[in-house]
Amino acid sequence: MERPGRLLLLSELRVRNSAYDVSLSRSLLTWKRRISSPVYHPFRPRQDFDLVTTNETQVNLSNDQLLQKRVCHSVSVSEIISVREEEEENICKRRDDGSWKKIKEREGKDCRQAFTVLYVERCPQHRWRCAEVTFTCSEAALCQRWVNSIREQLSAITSRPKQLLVYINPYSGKRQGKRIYEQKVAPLFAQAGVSTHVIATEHADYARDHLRTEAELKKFDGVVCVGGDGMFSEIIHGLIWRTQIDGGVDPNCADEALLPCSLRIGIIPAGSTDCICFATVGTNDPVTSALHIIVGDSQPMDVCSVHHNNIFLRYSVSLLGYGFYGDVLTDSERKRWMGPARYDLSGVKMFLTHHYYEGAVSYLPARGIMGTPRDAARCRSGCVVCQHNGKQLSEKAERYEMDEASESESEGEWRTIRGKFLAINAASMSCACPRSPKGLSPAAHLSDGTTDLILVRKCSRFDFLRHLLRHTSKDDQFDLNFVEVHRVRRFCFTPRHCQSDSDLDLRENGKHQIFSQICRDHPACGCAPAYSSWNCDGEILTHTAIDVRVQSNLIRLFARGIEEPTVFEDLTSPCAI
Ligand SMILES: CCCCCCCCCCCCC/C=C/[C@@H](O)[C@H](CO)NC(=O)CCCCCCCCCCCCCCC
Ligand SMILES: Nc1ncnc2c1ncn2[C@@H]1O[C@H](COP(=O)(O)OP(=O)(O)OP(=O)(O)O)[C@@H](O)[C@H]1O
Ligand SMILES: [Ca+2]
Repeated sequence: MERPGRLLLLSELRVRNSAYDVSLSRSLLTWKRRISSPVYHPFRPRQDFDLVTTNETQVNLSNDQLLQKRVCHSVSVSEIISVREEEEENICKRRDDGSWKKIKEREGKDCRQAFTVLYVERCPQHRWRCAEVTFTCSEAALCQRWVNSIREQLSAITSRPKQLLVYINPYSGKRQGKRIYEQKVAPLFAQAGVSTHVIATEHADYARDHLRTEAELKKFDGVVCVGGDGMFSEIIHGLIWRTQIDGGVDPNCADEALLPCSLRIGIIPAGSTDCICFATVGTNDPVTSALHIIVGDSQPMDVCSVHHNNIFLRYSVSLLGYGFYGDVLTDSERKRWMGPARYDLSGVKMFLTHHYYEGAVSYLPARGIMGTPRDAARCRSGCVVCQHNGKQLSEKAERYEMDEASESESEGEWRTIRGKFLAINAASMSCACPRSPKGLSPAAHLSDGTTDLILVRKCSRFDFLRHLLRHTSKDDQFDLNFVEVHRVRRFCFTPRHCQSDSDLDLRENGKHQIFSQICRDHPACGCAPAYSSWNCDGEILTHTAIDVRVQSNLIRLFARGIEEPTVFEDLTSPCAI
């Protein structure tokens, strides 16, 4: 529990008709019921004893402890959304039967001034809600002092966005993006005093191109993406590109260190997978995401840059998948009209098709870092692994700048694995999503400067199903003899052509693409396609031979990583005893 620090205000105020000692420090707003108030009836069952509205933890407490816990609440100032003065007619009075009625007319000296504080309340499964509490003051001047003091504290928080650029993809997921934004998110932004400029995209790549060339980014404190992972991908492509051009860096050059984007990105989930939102917030809930944006959270994230023959192709933050996930995506694109269910149907189809692909994967292991892909520990809010590795990477970059002659990759040696693979996946973060709540690589980190390279070798359908099923249970999906996983900084993939070893680039020349397509369309010919496609955050790449590098902390989200349950217990409103 945060220490309250020096008190700025301390008053006796009323919440409903009970007296509370209310205090405000730079970090906490606390309201503690005066014990003399009629709050406790020893003969009433515990669950009926519910005069306070905030969360409570299920711990064994004595009646006295329970009483104290339930009468004292505190909210971190950083999680106050806003404060508003109440009109007189909104002030309530308790009826004899215990219910509440609004006081309509002025009732002489009973009439008081009130203000309402809106704040973040934690709910199960990492969801956040906007809760409110109304304080009634004995005089108008006192009410004004409280409102001004809270507003002063809020305006001192410089990390909160004031002006946001919002892109809505009306066709994401179940096509609910606009409705979700207007009904659930816009009212919260208005309450928090956040101004917005909202753009509904007119076609694919609209948001990317707008960010690249037109958007007046100086006017904004952040960009909000209402949509799925594909829409988020558009946003980062526009933003990263624009940042490099504005900063005089060539975004195409594979060896150039890219400049981090200064604007943070908020994700309002409205897509089909929404794994970037799920893996950074812990839930796909528009209200929770909106609240993380309002309080000005910041979560740095790794981005992989993908090149082919030194030509830039795309960025990836979640999954780069060849074989199974590439085929699922290719097949599902033809079924877009089905919405999110397209992935399940294509998943079953590709599972039954059971194609494997030959090729060589070379990788540069991540050395001298904390963490491995087989760790039991997970990347969580304030992750020490990300902090440690991030610090080490920036120190290394400084050393490299001072000594240009040193080899950038001198610390690692390339390793190569050749074989037949059902899937080659690179997960730069866990890729947790509702389909797989622990994700493709449960111990991957959001900002450690690495990606987890998962190789699933050719195996029986039964074994592959065992591997897939483990994504949905507690069992370790890597603990199988046909699966290996490596934490890497960089990797390359070269497909092996089914007929000729020297013919590695035929697909890019177009010739093999035709044969491959024929075989795909006529499975009866018995010739399995030689090439799959790369699924890059839900977009299909045009090349199969790729070179991938992790760019550490290139972007920042309005998120804080998934919170541990202990944070939920300790920091929610009831005060620690
Ligand atoms: C038997 C159940 C097994 C369930 C196994 C579930 C594993 C799911 C792992 C999901 C990983 C998602 C990674 C995120 C990728 C995103 O950047 C991208 C863009 O949004 N989404 C997809 O590519 C969308 C990818 C969607 C993949 C869906 C795969 C469904 C597999 C179903 C296999 C069924 C076998 C049934 C046998 C009878
Ligand atoms: N106005 C538009 N019309 C058609 N397509 C669009 C439009 N705006 C964006 N797109 C494209 O729609 C694609 C899918 O969008 P999005 O990722 O938001 O939803 P999804 O595919 O349902 O979800 P997920 O990526 O989470 O699986 C993206 O590739 C994006 O470029
Ligand atoms: Ca990572």
